[in-house]
Amino acid sequence: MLRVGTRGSRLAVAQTQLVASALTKRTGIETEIVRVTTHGDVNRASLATLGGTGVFATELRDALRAGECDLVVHSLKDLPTAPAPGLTIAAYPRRVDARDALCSAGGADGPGLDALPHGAKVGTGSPRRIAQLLEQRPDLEIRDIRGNVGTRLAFVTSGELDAVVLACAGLERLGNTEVISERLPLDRFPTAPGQGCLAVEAREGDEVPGVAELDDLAARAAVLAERGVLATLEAGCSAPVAATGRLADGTLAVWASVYAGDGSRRLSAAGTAPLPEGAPPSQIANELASAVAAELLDQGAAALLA
Ligand SMILES: NCc1[nH]cc(CCC(=O)O)c1CC(=O)O
Repeated sequence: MLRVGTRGSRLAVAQTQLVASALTKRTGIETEIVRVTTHGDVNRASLATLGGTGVFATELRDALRAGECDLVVHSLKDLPTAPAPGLTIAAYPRRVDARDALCSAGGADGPGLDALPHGAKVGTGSPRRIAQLLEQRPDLEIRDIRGNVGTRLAFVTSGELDAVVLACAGLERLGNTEVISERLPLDRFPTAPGQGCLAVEAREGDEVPGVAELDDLAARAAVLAERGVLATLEAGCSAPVAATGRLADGTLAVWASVYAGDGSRRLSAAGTAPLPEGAPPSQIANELASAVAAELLDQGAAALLA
């Protein structure tokens, strides 16, 4: 029996179930989902006072260290870049669509970003998404919304907002893609580092059966580069920083942007590095990330992030 820890939100449980059933399929070992109730889930209003964005991860990690479970599954996007002593990311499973989704009234038949009426009200609490939206559509009225996926979508169905922006990945894992009006293109809407990717974390030194086989090289290389940019910039996961990586044909590419909060300025840098077959990706990804981040800092990223 493998116990797989997760936050209690519907999305977190859904994505943990996907990992657990993949493990069972590979190994025949039964799995049990352990819901770790985090303070962040109990009291969202005080998220900032609880220590900000790392709060969910910290409590899951404590449960893993305490032996309450054998693995935990995180949304990589929400995981701080600082390493967790005694723990290791044992697998970055195959990534789903990393793009952001504009969800407007009418769902799949609803207007995309360019077709929203002048001054339309769009909900998101992400500084990156706010800056990206305003860069393309300075006329939009951005509303700060919080809460889980269902809560955010309800702002659109109730008519309170014209649209919300969510990650395609979460909607896919919830089986809810019919609410997507437009998948925002990665060239103008590079993603949060790690978006669309899960992280399966284990205690260092533990050999949990089947987990290593869940690791996907393309996902691992891309997210290490994306998160390397974030780490080098010393920016947190709520900073207006976007980084998108891709491994294709033996070449690892990453492109990244840092935004002024109101979308009036954007710094961008990109790079590629060959990733020879069989080479471990971490060093190459880190060097590529450092070079891209250095270019952003040369352009004045620190001032935008201050
Ligand atoms: N911050 C919340 C969060 N963390 C991960 C996802 C989506 C799933 C993913 O990126 O893997 C979401 C919701 C959203 O941004 O729509």
